[in-house]
Formats: sequence, C-alpha cells, structure tokens
Amino acid sequence: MTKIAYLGPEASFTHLAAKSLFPSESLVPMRTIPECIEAVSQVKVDVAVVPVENALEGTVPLTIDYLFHEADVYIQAEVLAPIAQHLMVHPDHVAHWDQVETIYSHPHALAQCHKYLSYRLPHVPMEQYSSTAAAAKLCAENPDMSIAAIANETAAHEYGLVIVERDIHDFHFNHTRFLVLGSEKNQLTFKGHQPQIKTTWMLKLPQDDRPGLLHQVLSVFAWRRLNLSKIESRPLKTGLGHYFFIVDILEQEDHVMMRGAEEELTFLGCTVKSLGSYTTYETESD
Ligand SMILES: O=C(O)C(=O)C[C@]1(C(=O)O)C=C[C@@H](O)C=C1
Repeated sequence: MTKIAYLGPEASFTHLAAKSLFPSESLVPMRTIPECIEAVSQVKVDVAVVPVENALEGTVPLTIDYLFHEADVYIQAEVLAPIAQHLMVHPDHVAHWDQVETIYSHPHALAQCHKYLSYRLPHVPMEQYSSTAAAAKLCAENPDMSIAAIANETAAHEYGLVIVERDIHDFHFNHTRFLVLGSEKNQLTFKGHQPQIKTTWMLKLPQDDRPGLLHQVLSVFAWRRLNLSKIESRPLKTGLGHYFFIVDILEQEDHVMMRGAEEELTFLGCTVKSLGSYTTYETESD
C-alpha cells in the first residue's frame, strides 16, 4: 500500500488535504515539515504532503527553504484547500472560555486570526505549536489547563473539544496550497484536477551584481511568452542581500520554450533547480 507522510497529527489541515487525494492509502503523521520531506527523500514513504502557501500569510518559509537547501525531492501535484479556523476548548472550560490563560496553534493559524485575537482576547498570550491539530490534542489531553486551540472542525470532533467561536480567520478568502512531494519527477493526476500545468524552478542568480540582471532573467521568460504565476525571493543564507528566487511557470517543463529558457538562464550564470511539473487539485472545506 502506498505510504503518505503528512504534517500531523490526525485532523491537521494537511491531513485533510492528504486524505482528499489519497482516501484509501496509508497516511503516516509526522511531527514537522522537515520530517515529512526527509521521509520522502530517504524513500521511507512514497510521497509527502506539506503546506507551502497561505492566501493570508504567504509562503510557509520552512517548506520552501528546506526544498532549496536541504533536499532533492520533486513536486508531483498540488492541492488547494479552503481554510476555516475555529476557537475550541475542552468541554470543562466551555462556561468560562473567554478566561483561558493561553491560546495554542500553528503560527500560520495564529497569524490568520490576528485581528480577531487582538480585538476579542487582547490579553491572552499565544503559544506557537507544531500544527493546529497538535494544539487541539494538547487541549484534549490537559483538561486541568485553562487553554484553547485554534484548529478546524474535524479536529474539534476528533479530540472531543467544543467550538466556542467559529470562523475567526480575519479574511473570508482563506486558502492554503499544499504540495505532494516525491523522490522523483512524476506528474500525479487526480479526478477533477485543473487542466493547467505548472512548473516550479528555484533560481540562484550569479553573485556578480551586474545592473539589470533580474530584468535579463525575467526577459528570458517574457519573450518566450512563458507566463509566471508567482515569483518570490528567499534568503540564500550566505550573507545579507543574497537571495534565491522561486518561480512558478504555467508550462510543462519539457516544452521547447522551457528547454530554451533553462539553457539561456544557465548561459547567464544562473543555477536552475527544478522541482518538476504538476497539476492542481482543489478540495472542499471540512
Ligand atoms: O497546522 C495545520 O493544521 C497545518 O496543516 C499547517 C498549516 C500551515 O502550515 O499553514 C496548514 C494550513 C493552515 O494555513 C494552517 C496551518
């Protein structure tokens, strides 16, 4: 049976995304994103599902940085899921939920609810946790602690918690993108996936700070009419001002224009790390 690693525990948003793609495979919870990626890289599992970008909070830096600096794995598919955050407590604390002493959740989830938390519970400290579901589990296992978690509805059911405030994310359009990673290039397709193909490249520009270099790099894509759906920079971790770029291109990697683009980028002195071509699949909320 195919093994799928995901950022756990059960009922995390990543688990829901993984389950929607692989409803009858063996899903293996991991404690952190690097553990998921390492499990794929060392071929202990067939694929891993990890969060990569949220519509309100942007990139999940740990995922992008680990893919660039630490591992050689490929994107085989991506999943887009709506995200609804709820505040939940152990049943013993329902009557006085607004007097909880700490609110636990994943840093992205806390940030997605920033306005709500600062307006409604301004004096309650927040504590970052490895995932929303891990925070829910913590509340369930510690009824003696006066704490709350921000997590999804499935987590409330799974861990026997009571939702005291629903939909506390600050903006209505809250979606997260998850990647399905494998140890080799292999385009997975799922029933209902979007027809658009995307390729992700990570570009390291040469360090000799020439004027117009980024313009030159972008023109490699522009004159070939290769449509970029995203460009973002992240630190190279070699010095201040040193960055690499992540570009998502709406084209299949083996297209003649893409092969030409890669050749020209290499000629310009860039290093291209390809994460492969893949399609997008959209899920519904839990
Ligand atoms: O904590 C979870 O449940 C996760 O799956 C992680 C994660 C994230 O990294 O952004 C996934 C989706 C939501 O945006 C909040 C948290």
